[in-house]
Amino acid sequence: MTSLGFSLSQARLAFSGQWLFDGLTVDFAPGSWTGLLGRSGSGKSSLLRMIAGLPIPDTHDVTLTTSDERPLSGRLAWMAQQDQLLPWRKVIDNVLLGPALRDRPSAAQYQRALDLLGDVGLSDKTQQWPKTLSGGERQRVALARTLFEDAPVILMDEPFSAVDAITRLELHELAARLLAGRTVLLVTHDPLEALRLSDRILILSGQPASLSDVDVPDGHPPRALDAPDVQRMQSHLVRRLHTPHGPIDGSGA
Ligand SMILES: Nc1ncnc2c1ncn2[C@@H]1O[C@H](COP(=O)(O)OP(=O)(O)OP(=O)(O)O)[C@@H](O)[C@H]1O
Repeated sequence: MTSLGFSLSQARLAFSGQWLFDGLTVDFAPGSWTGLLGRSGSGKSSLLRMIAGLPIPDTHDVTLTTSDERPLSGRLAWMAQQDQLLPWRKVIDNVLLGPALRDRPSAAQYQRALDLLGDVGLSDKTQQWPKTLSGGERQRVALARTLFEDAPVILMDEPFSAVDAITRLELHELAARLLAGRTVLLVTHDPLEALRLSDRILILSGQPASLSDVDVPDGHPPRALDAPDVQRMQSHLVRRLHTPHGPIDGSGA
């Protein structure tokens, strides 16, 4: 799969005449992970919806361009906080949802879904109903379904926030490995998650909000939990989120 970069320019959004942001411009490098943080209500999910072309019931506008100059539409996948598994479809049939909506899945697609469920460690659960799985297992199914779509761009809206801390760390490792090479925009409230997984971290803050870069630790994601840089920058990032216009040098001082 060829990596795809994309840019958004002049993104603006208002609800009831109040500008959440106006004039956001940012590039997402091909194959990179960008962590997007910001206080609750700053507009992160709305920005993701705009990139995905999902309906927004008020004033909004964005210009999207891609590194191959073809439309982004149809080449992105979405992973949300809720796994959005259909309870009346077995695990394997949830992974096959995309092709099933388009046509009857082929034998090759069925095999691919099985392989992906193997990749996420669920070979023994393919014929189970979603309600029989744990939250972490359900998110693994959602990850397999996302992978099935084979999209070069993945939008993630707090995908790991509903699971316990240890399961979340495991899902980080899994997602980083299986989504390598894709361009990922990850909305998260968890500074540690952003620091472990991101090549770049952006904070959305202010009114109207703007985007600012913060430093990321050295080394390739997924970074070790106990890497000194990760720990040091975590406290800095929490402070930075708390005082959005504070220093952004990442020194952690
Ligand atoms: N459909 C809507 N109608 C009216 N206001 C909306 C709508 N969707 C979002 N908003 C408002 O826009 C603001 C930004 O919402 P959004 O969900 O994008 O923020 P967020 O940064 O993702 O928040 P959180 O971190 O809590 O998920 C909020 O104040 C929200 O109430």
